Amino acid sequence: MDRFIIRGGRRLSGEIEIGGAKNSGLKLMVAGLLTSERLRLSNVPKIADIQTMRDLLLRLGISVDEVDERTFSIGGDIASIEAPYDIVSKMRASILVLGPLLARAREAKVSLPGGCAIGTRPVDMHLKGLEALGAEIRLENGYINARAPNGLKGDRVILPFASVGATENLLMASTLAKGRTEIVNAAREPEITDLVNCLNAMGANITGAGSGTLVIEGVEALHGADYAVMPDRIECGTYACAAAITQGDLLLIGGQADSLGSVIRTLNETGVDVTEEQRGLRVRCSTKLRGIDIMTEPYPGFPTDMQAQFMAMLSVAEGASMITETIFENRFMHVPELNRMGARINPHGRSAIIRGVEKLSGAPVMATDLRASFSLILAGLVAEGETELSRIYHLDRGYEGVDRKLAACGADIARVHE
Ligand SMILES: CC(=O)N[C@H]1[C@@H](OP(=O)(O)OP(=O)(O)OC[C@H]2O[C@@H](n3ccc(=O)[nH]c3=O)[C@H](O)[C@@H]2O)O[C@H](CO)[C@@H](O)[C@@H]1O
Ligand SMILES: C=C(OP(=O)(O)O)C(=O)O
Repeated sequence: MDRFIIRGGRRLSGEIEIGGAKNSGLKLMVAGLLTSERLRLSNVPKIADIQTMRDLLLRLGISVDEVDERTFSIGGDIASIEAPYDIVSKMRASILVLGPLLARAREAKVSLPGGCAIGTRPVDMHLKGLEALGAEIRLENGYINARAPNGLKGDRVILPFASVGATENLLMASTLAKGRTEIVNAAREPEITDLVNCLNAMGANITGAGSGTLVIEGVEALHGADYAVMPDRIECGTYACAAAITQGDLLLIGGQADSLGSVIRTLNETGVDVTEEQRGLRVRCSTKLRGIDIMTEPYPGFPTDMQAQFMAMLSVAEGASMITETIFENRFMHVPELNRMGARINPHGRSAIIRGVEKLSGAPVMATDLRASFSLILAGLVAEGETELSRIYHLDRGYEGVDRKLAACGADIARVHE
């Protein structure tokens, strides 16, 4: 298993290229299941999750041809309706093939994803929503067996919580349903707008993206399209934290302020300067960070996927901070690891009090999930001495070239292969 060795204490300065969004690219690939024509996706990030999604589509009989390093041409006829346990257990986003398989093949067998390090993550809203569209669903031997022999029918679905995944599954399924579907309390994340734009480019008829109510008029068939994956707002926010914690100055090429409103406001509150330039976002910090309170919320609130990175930053800020996590019930796995590096963080239920310390010290630490891993890198970048981060396969799921990007801006970080 690969590890990172980080020697802290270097100020970062330079430029970092922001890639295509993991949480959009994965869903856009799945949208390729909805047509027999080719969906050509560009700006696809080179990360392990995208490779896993490619493996899953291949198992379903769909071809995913590499046009160039970051462009896939996806298409073909569905040859299997089964998303097997060995792939779904690797990556939860695999559940998103359920809706499209039902819509196009009228049948699906998808392994139940189960929980993960950050929470139990049930899929009840996905299933209830698809049942409302006429699917018959049975849970057997760890699998979701779903059928819609006469096709799906549009209806009004009210989500009890604005779940990103449930919104996406229902959205894709309803593009080919008979009649009109309304998804009320739909998630408003920018990645959903990206999916809507791609589906509309494929011939779907969807309105209301970003508003909380999506209206889908079902069509007979979708066709091929060319579409570019949006830039990764979480990768961009993560490197903004790297600039902030090292008192650095980074230009994040391709970063967009409009999808990062709450993150930028929060950075400003801690004393970090963020400005939009022609090529991206410049993030600069020249004062000691200030402690603040943060609560994670669905978009446009502060994203849970940035919570761990801000916790690392606030652990060296002046004064006390409080972070409240409202989206996942167990997303503080980084706390004991940060504390091993000298942070003073006290979690209690859904909240954690962070008392800023003067300095952190390098230590061997372990990555537990994708964003938690990066919070430990951030801590390592400012810690005195050496930090050895193990289990970085979590990080490889969603960040491309972390060591290359950070080292090019002055960080002392190396990947050790074993
Ligand atoms: C691949 C991807 O895009 N992942 C993102 C997606 O995950 P994901 O789509 O899994 O997140 P959801 O918005 O669905 O989940 C939010 C909360 O709702 C709960 N829930 C969800 C569905 C359901 O049927 N029942 C239920 O109880 C979950 O357990 C969780 O506590 O959105 C999350 C919230 O912004 C992000 O942190 C993830 O990075
Ligand atoms: C939680 C995340 O991803 P996933 O939903 O794929 O676990 C994430 O991107 O931070």
